[in-house]
Amino acid sequence: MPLPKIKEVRAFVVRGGGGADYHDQGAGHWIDDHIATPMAKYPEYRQSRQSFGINVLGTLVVEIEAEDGTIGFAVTTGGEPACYIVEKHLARFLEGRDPAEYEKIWDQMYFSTQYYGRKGLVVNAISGVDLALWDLIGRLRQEPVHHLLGGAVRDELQFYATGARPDIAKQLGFIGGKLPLHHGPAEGEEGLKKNVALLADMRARCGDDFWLMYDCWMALDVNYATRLAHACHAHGLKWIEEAISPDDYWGYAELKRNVPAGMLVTTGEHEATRWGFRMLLEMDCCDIIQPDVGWCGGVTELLKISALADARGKLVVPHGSSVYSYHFVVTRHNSPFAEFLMMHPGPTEVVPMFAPQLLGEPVPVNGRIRASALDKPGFGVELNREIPLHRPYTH
Ligand SMILES: C[C@H](O)[C@H](O)[C@@H](O)[C@@H](O)C(=O)O
Ligand SMILES: [Mg+2]
Repeated sequence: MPLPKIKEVRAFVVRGGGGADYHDQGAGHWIDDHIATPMAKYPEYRQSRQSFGINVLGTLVVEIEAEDGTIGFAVTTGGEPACYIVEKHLARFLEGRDPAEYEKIWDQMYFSTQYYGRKGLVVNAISGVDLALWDLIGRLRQEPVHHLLGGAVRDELQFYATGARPDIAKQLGFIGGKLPLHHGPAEGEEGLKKNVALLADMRARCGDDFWLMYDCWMALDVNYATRLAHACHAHGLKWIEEAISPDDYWGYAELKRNVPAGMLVTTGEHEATRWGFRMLLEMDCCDIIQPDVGWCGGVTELLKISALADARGKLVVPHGSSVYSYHFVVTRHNSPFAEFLMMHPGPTEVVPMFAPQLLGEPVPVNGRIRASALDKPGFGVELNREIPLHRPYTH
């Protein structure tokens, strides 16, 4: 049965907390506390990622309203510049069309912007529209997105936690903890020793069987990453994540050859589209790819990326993006666990990732979420309309 046609696409920016590092976070939050970055070679930008503008864009909310008044929506990053792209460029490919034409809509959004897009902000904006479209389709069909993607392949999602306190994550029932790396090459041997010492301390607190990983947020070079990997091997580092620039496919291939046997190399949260991930996969850059569904092209593109990875026997463990990744992960055999970003400032408690923007966001209990908790139409969450939503452009 044909679905009601799309009446209007709207894009809003939201300032303030909620979301992760690219959204605004208050002072004293672990996610902005001396984390190693490619900007850390400049001492003035070392202590805080907000100092060099990590949160400058802010949150993007896309709403797509159908002719019967049903509204699908999604929350990601991209802020005001993404609002411009959505309203002034992408909306034309949706309005008046059947929402079920998501393949054609994606293709037109991508190829019409290819001359100034392909990655980054533009694909981020496309992702927001695509997620809102899947939410709308689910609401119109009264089905959760995971049904539309083929249905759950397991009864529950199992999570590792990203945050500064893996020891607390263990007590909270997570299967592992991913620490932010604090010191990059500019902080020399002393910084390297501090990185290893923190891991050793967490290993002592967490015991031998708990997964511990390091997230390097693109901060290192191959040499430093190789030395870090070898020094951390004795403390059971399970994987080294996003160690170098996302453009350095050759460096990742070298790092993967260099790390100790058994240690995994992971990356991809800043990669986009099937073409970007094809490079990572064909050049044998990593063991696990970590697309962010709000940045890589949305669910429509993630399905293609995942199929490429599956054919090569690689896992897809999306960057933490709450319900937007959960509905995908639960449907894929090659996504056996998921990331939960600990957005509590400590982080000593499990709190929803997108509070206050989303209402009804499921969170892990004892490190798990039942698949049945996702059984609501669309992505199963509501937009909190009490927060200030600013629509900077119309069309
Ligand atoms: C902890 C990392 O620096 C990032 O803040 C985080 O968003 C990301 O890289 C992750 O993998 O969760
Ligand atoms: Mg990461």
